[in-house]
Amino acid sequence: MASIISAENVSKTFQQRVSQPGMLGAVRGFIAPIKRPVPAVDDITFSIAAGEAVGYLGPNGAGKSTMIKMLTGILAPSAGTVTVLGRHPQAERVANARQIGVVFGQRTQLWWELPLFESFELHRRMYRMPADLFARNRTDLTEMMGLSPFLDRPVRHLSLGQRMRAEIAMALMHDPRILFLDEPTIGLDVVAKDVVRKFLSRINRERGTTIILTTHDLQDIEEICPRLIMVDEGRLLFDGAIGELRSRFGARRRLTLEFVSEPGRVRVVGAELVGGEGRVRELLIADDGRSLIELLAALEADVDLRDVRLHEPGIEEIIRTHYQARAAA
Ligand SMILES: Nc1ncnc2c1ncn2[C@@H]1O[C@H](COP(=O)(O)OP(=O)(O)OP(=O)(O)O)[C@@H](O)[C@H]1O
Repeated sequence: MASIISAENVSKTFQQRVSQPGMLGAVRGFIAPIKRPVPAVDDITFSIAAGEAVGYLGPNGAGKSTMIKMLTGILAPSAGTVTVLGRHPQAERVANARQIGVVFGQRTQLWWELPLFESFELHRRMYRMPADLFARNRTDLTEMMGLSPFLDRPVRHLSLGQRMRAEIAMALMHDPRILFLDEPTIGLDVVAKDVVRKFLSRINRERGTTIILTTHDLQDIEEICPRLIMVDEGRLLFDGAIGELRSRFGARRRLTLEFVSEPGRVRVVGAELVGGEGRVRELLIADDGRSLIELLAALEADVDLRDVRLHEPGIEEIIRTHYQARAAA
């Protein structure tokens, strides 16, 4: 499929001021500031096809927002090339803005003091939307997001969850082909997160809107995005299907066997015994696709089983293990 977003060897380096100690240091820093380069994005390459939903994930400071800002035209790369729908987003910022929708979880694009419907109306004017398209989208999006009861309320009176639904509805009002979301579920409660996730999946499925979202919340990715791009310290760590993560990062399934009595020697072909005491034994299983029944068929023990549990590591656990291993290295 043709790519509609591409980043080719993209880097972004910021010059950050180094604070100098003491009163004299503060004065010196004011007159002749010392700066150090911070590589926020470091030589990243990927491409995204129309209709994909991609999660962009990484710890604090990994460079997620910086990448979204380059894709939406707010920042220019220091090196490399960003292309969105065949354009350079910063050089052609207005044309780019017409084709994309942007939601920043931590910053509102709605008019704080005005009733919600006025923000929608201002958006229509800004994007010079035809009246029929606006009427249709306003009705559809208001209904899909359950916004009817709040249309007359000033935005500052909306709850965070209501506001986020309104932000997303407004970002989609002009029928963008791509929706960028920077932490769309940050601060939301479980119910509000669920509404936002279901809505984004639906928009991606039914309208074919391409979605790129940054998040810390792995459940966002598990529920919305079949593809995951993982970054850390500005660099690309992983780009692929969520299912590939497990084999890529060597995360293994854990089999817990409970026997009717102390089992003595226990062996499962292709599994490593890693612990357990008394009647319980813990084994790590290679990522070889064997089912629980196949694993039990490979069990060698003199004592009968009482209970069995097979634990599949979720992506959160896989990634945490990876970051812990990296921090310890
Ligand atoms: N305008 C700026 N000036 C200087 N440094 C910046 C600027 N914006 C970001 N940085 C630095 O670039 C790095 C990446 O920041 P960025 O906001 O892209 O990370 P992030 O992955 O979005 O983090 P978070 O999850 O905390 O929002 C950080 O070290 C940050 O301090």
